[in-house]
Amino acid sequence: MDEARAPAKHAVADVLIPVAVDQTYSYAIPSGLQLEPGDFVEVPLGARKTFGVVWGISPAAGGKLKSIEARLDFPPLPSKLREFLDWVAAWTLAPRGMVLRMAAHAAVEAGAEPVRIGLRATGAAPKRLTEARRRALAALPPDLAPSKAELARQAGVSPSVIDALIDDGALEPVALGPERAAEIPCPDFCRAELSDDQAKAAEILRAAACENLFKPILLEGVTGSGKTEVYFEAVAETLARGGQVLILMPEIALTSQFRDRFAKRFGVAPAEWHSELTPRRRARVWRAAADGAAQVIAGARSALFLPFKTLRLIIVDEEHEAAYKQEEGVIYHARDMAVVRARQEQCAVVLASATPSIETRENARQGRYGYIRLESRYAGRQMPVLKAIDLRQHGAARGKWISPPLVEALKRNLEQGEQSLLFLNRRGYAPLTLCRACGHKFECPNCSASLVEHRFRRALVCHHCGHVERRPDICPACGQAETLSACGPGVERLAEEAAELLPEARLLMLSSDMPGGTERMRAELQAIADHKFDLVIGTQLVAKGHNFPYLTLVGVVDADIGLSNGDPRAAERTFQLLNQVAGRAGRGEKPGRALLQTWQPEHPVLRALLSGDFERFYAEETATRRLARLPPFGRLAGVVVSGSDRNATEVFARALARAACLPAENAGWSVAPPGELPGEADIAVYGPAEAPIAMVRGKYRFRLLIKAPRKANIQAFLRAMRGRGPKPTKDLKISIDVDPQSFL
Ligand SMILES: Nc1ncnc2c1ncn2[C@@H]1O[C@H](COP(=O)(O)OP(=O)(O)OP(=O)(O)O)[C@@H](O)[C@H]1O
Ligand SMILES: [Zn+2]
Repeated sequence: MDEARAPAKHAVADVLIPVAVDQTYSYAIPSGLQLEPGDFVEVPLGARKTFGVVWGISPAAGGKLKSIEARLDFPPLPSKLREFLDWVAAWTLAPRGMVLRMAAHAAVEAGAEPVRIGLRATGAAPKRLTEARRRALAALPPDLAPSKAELARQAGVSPSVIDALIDDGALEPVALGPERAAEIPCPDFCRAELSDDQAKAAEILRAAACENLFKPILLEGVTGSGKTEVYFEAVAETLARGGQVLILMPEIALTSQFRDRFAKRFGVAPAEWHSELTPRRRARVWRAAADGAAQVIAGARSALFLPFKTLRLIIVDEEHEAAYKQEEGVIYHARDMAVVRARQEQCAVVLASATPSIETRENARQGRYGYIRLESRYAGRQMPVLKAIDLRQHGAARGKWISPPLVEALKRNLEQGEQSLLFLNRRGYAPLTLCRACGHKFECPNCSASLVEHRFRRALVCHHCGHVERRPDICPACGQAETLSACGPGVERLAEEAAELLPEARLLMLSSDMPGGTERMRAELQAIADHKFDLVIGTQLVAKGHNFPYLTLVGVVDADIGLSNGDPRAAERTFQLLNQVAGRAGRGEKPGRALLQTWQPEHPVLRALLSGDFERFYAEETATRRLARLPPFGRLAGVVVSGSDRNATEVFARALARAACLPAENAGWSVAPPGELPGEADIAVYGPAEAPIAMVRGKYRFRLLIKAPRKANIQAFLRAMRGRGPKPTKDLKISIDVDPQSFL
């Protein structure tokens, strides 16, 4: 610890509390209590008590302060983590208390670890030895102390037999430590034979992991090139040196394949961190990160805020994934923050992807990040062949979505005993339901969005707020029967069509909204890998990261779906997603191919995918961004004002925009006057405009878009705007999103 010991008497602790407030609160430290920055404490807050973390300690300044109630028995937050939390709050403009909450809540929420009691033999003989008692004593393992229930189960006796043995003095209870949160991985458990390219890449990563210096590296490798095997070598090196590793993954709850591969390489599964863990389990992993017992943690984005003792390596797998952006509460991008955390910890960070984001690519090109490429698939396997099906010439029949050439290909693949995947990134049966008689559309009462029909659940569902209603038999507007019509396809409808076309195929539809949750999906993904299905129909859930060795044909039902949504990253996203999906094909013995149904095969994204000329795509897309001064060549921030009264919300948003445009003295930035073309160094404020999804959960939404030059301090600008604009109320809220990924 580099911080000085706190003076014992009458000092003041500045405590950060996990609520939506930026400042610390000052509390008197009662005499006799030793505190240091990072310590967890219990403090009074209004009428209640809460936990907080000591952020600083200063000499007493007079005045009456409330006292700290107690020091809590949790490992203190390390100083580097506290600095990181401050940094994240400053960058995202989120209140520091909320950022602390992400880092500390798990430690506290589960309450104290229950004391576990085990039993061991005292050596004394029981007064009476019945057959059941003999069995119980014989079942007692020599070096473990099982619980009463465990022992009773193992011996096949009732718990009262065990009680009797305790009363007799033959067994005695002993207190056990908490359950282990993590197994110890072995760096040399089973090394993979690496190809030459892989070995070269692994060597660079290993070297970086040894340096104890901030070192970001982009590991770009085509789908199936074995990026995982390669970064495992850096993990092994870090383990051998006693460091901890964090592996971030976009869909950790679904990656049982990853867990198995890790176990094959290192002998045990990694500790996991995601939202589906129980609070108790989370608390244990949290503690194990803090005391170093968890050497490798594989987790979702929030694992970034764990209190690692000696973090030496961070891996961000599928670094381009939009799932790394948290869109609620503290709005942050876990990939970007991972790089920041690595800088704070002075360690290596590996960003792995087959289709890196433009931002990361550009950082690599400019030499800010190291850059490694794997150009081919492992073991000489071929990349899938991509072909377009031009829907202008080969459209599907009316009310159908699978074109004749795709039908043909699916049939042939089935005959050959091979597995196919139909990909459509749309959940449910149909995205729109309307009345053919009167034109009535079913819309969400809380959001400006159509209700999506989910035929399986017999419901109309809003994908924005979760509103559910029964699909009626008669039109609520005109009262006619049998006039309601499903428009457009979702995966459920596609599955129906596929089942008609290929009645003999073993068919699986996979979608995140089916009953059974994660457990079921894990099992189904495994069943696909084991070739228990001939045809899989799914959303992006099946498209990413999985290894399906029997899959040889991917049919993309609507390759154009993401191209026209007005998002500046639309082209990049579509390119990444389609490449990922196609990359599921041909990973086993047999070569694979992907057929992309499209209305615009000449679109640059499709051209790049079909020709395999990724360099050209990156070059063109990067040039477009540079010209438009979009990220990474400029900065963006989205500001959403929401409220339950449309007019009041708009008025508020206008006032906020005016405040943003006020000239500021010595601020270090200049704002383009409203309505005028921004100059080279100006920050521009666009809007307010009604958001594309104008209402969500009953709140009207207006958006401002702030566009700033790369060098501008956009945070300072946003802070000034917030400081000078109208103040939010209980109803009218401002949400700031620095570097937005979503423009809805
Ligand atoms: N050196 C190796 N030895 C044995 N198997 C390997 C090796 N390298 C890769 N593989 C196998 O090749 C397959 C693809 O590897 P991996 O999943 O790591 O690729 P990837 O680059 O992460 O692909 P994607 O980007 O599509 O997720 C896996 O089944 C993996 O086990
Ligand atoms: Zn809704």
